[in-house]
Amino acid sequence: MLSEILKKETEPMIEAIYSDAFIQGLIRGDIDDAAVAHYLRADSLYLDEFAKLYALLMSKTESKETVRFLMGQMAFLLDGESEAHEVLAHAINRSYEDIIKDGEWYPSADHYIKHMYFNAYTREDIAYAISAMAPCPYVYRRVAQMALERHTFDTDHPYRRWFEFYANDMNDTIDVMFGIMDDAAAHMTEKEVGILRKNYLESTEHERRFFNMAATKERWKGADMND
Ligand SMILES: Cc1ncc(CO)c(N)n1
Repeated sequence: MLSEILKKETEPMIEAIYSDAFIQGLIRGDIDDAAVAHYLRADSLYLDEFAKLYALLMSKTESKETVRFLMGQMAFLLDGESEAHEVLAHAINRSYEDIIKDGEWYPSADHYIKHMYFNAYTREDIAYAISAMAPCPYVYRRVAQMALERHTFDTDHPYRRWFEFYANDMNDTIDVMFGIMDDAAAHMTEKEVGILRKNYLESTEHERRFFNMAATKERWKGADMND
């Protein structure tokens, strides 16, 4: 099955994400507060766009079951995931609303978001957009599993609940997204399946760039673009 192949193929990429500065900083608990704030500013906007992508895909599918899934995911995004963000805001002792009020699509986030929109707008079958969106929950669950398997977090560890959230709350999303991809791949040509695979691999790389964007507090370089 395509999703099983992709899980195996991306495992080394996820190990690299796990070993990069942002996740290691969360595990040690000594990550730079400004990097966490940068991540939250970018991620709050990213999740807003993820919710809009679900709405876009809802308008493109004939399947009532898929519409139901997409609606549920929008609700989860708009309410549920903020718990993970609140953990990070609390850890750096700042109000979440205050942190995210002046966010923007920093370069790596911008590229990732547009990769998903490109597939949603230019492809009829929603499986193409889903293949670009599926690494989002999968990478986070896998990174969180690795951290919880390899480390014992004290109850008062500032980021323990962030890892626990992503290790436990992504299963339904992942199962449905992989189901949509695998069902579509079963009726596609080799070339079309290759596009699903490339979308998925690129988004896994986008996940790595997104964390590194936060760790480096990446901004647009144009002089008049940071005012
Ligand atoms: C960039 C990004 N990828 C994945 C997740 C998990 O939902 C997230 N919150 N942000």
